[in-house]
Amino acid sequence: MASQAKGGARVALVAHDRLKPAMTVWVARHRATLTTCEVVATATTGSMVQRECPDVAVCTVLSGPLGGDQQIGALIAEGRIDALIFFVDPLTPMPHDVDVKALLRVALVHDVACAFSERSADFLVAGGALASRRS
Ligand SMILES: O=C(CO)COP(=O)(O)O
Repeated sequence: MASQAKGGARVALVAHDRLKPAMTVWVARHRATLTTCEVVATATTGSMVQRECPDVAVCTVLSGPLGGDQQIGALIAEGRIDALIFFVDPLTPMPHDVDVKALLRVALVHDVACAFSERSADFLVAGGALASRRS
């Protein structure tokens, strides 16, 4: 994360399996913004994004079920993330549901700009949440 000096926000991308295709499409639509950002993602989400959008540099943490959601949460707690784009699947039970809830909770605790769906993520971009770091 810290190694890339870019002007845009520090953005975390996470998507549950059913929504990973939507995440890659979303990233492709917003690649002009995201190429200015420091992007971190859970492992599988990040590898799909990287494959479909190689111009968007992505650092990855572990896969969500293996602790990646907690790693993103720790980055948020340390003040190292400005925005969380998390495409949450509300229709599929998750073995790591407690980690998902913990990530959402810590994002709220630290008042990070959050979007949990494609349309709400569009609003974050339109509102400038990814244009710069929080002051
Ligand atoms: O499970 C996830 C979020 O809860 C996402 O993790 P992956 O991107 O590794 O699939």
